[in-house]
This record gives sequence, C-alpha cells and structure tokens, in this order.
Amino acid sequence: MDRRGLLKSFLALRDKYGDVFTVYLGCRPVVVLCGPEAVKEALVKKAEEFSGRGPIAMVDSVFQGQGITFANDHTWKTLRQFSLATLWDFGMGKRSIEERTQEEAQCLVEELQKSQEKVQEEIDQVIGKNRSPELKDRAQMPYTDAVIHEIQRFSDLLPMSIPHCVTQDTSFRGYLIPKGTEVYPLLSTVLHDPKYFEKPYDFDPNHFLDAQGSLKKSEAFIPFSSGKRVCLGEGIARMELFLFLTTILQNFSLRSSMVPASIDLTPRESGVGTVPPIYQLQFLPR
Ligand code: HEM
Repeated sequence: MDRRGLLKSFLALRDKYGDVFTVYLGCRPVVVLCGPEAVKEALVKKAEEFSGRGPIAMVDSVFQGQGITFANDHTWKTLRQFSLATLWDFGMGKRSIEERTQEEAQCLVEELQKSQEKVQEEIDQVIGKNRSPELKDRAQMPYTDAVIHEIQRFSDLLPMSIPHCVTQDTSFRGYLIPKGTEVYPLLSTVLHDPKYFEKPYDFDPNHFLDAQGSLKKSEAFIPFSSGKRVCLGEGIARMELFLFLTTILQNFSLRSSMVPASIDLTPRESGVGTVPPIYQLQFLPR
C-alpha cells in the first residue's frame, strides 16, 4: 500500500481481487467497494446497514464523533433531520470543497477552452450581457450544465467518499461484514466506469449530452455520493457552481500562459480528497 496514494493502491487491488475486497489498514479491516453496481447495492439497496460513519484519524481528535458529518446513531439522525430542515434558512455553504471544484474548473482551462466558447455562446443567447445569471436559466443551458457535470466527474474531489461503516452485522455478496466494520465506497470507480462514460479519463462534456444536445443524466454521476449519507449540500453546491461559472464566463475569457500540451491535468491525491495541481490563469475581460 502506498500511504500517499491510497486510491491508486486500491485500484491495483481491484484489478486483482474484483469489486469487493478487504484491506487491513494497520490492524483495522476496511471493506472497499468498487464500481457502480457494488457501490449502489451497498449505499442504496442496503442504505440503513451502510449508513454508519467510519473514522478519519486526522479529524477525529477535533470532531470527537460530533457534528453531522462525523456523528453516528441517534445523534447523526437528529442532526441530519435538523440540518435538512434549516439549511435553506441559514443559507450556509461548505466553501472549501466548492472552491476546490471551482479551482479545478479553472485548471481545466485548456480543455475548457474548446468548451468555453460554446458555454459563452449559450450565456450570450440565454442570459445576455446586461443581467446576472439566475438559476432558472440552467434549464435552457444544457451544454453549460453538461460542462459542470463533466468538471465534477473529472475532478473527482472525494474519490473514496468519506469513510462509512456498517451499523449492524451485514451480509453482502456472500460475505458477512461485522457491525462497525469500516467501508470505503470508491466513488472514483463509479465516476470513471467505462460502461457509463465512453472515455472515462478524458474531459468531454459529451458524456452528459444526448444526440439532440439535451442534458443526459447518468446514474453513475455520484460525486455527492448516494444513500442515507448523501451530501447534504448537493443542491446548494450545484446551484453555486452554475452561478459562479456562468458569471465568470459571462464577464471573462480564461486563458493559460502555458502551452496546452505541457499542462498535466491529473488531480493530485491528498488525504481522502484530491486537489488540483498548481497553475497560472489569465482572466481576459470580454
Ligand atoms: C462540490 C461540492 C461538494 C461535493 C463534491 C460534496 C461531496 C460530498 C460527499 C462525497 C460526501 C460524503 C457522503 C457519504 O458519506 O456517502 C459529503 C457529505 C456531506 N456534505 Fe458535501 N459536498 C459538497 C458541498 C457541500 C455543501 C455546500 C454542504 C453544505 C451546505 C455540504 C454538506 C455536507 C454534509 C453535512 C455531509 C455529511 C452528511 C452526513 O454524514 O450525513 N457539502 N459531501
């Protein structure tokens, strides 16, 4: 195992052992789930059993099992209900992940260059230059929506989601997983599944467009995970990504000072997340 590249190590083990296997991280067994079938079977079909939150050593000393993301059992259920009911009133957002997605979006500038002009065409047609983008515009902007979907798919910000654990003894695909066992659903393997995405490691908005140019939803598009622990901020995050990207591209064209071929777009692993590589970007007023 490469401790600085867990995802890569897991992917190599998947090649050898298939979509469901156990790895010992130190003395802790962790069940790893790969591909849309196994991940959905666990998080959606056996939602209750797989709804526990597993530990992350780095943050546990700070959160100590408190707060909606790291709580379990009754505390989590109460916090989740409360947060769902009040999130809109507070209008709060989890800045860091969205900022990273935004950075990633900009980092993809060279790839976006091809898409950028088409997005700007759509912006000019639907929104124009004299008012700010509004959420209702999204329904009329399938190409822009597809670009945002593809940015989220390609940037793969939480490739292993946030660790889960089983809340009870659970039988799964012929195995018995004892209560409390940690489970890592590899969202990355779902977002890169070749059955759903023709060129899984390329940036191509066509992954989310049908022959008529309408938005094509994909059941393998789960950057916010799935099931009972699904990201609580999905609606807010998607709304903000649309408004940020359209506002930026309404007012600026993005250019890189580097030769396109020399830019390595591969997201870098960092802890349980990925971060965009460092890059320089020019904002040219339109
Ligand atoms: C691009 C932005 C975002 C992405 C890609 C993202 C992704 C995720 C993922 C993969 C999880 C783990 C789900 C699981 O355990 O199966 C998660 C959990 C969570 N997210 Fe987000 N998220 C984003 C933005 C937000 C925002 C804006 C908020 C709040 C307004 C938010 C609040 C939460 C909370 C509270 C949880 C924990 C839910 C629970 O444990 O019950 N996220 N997110």
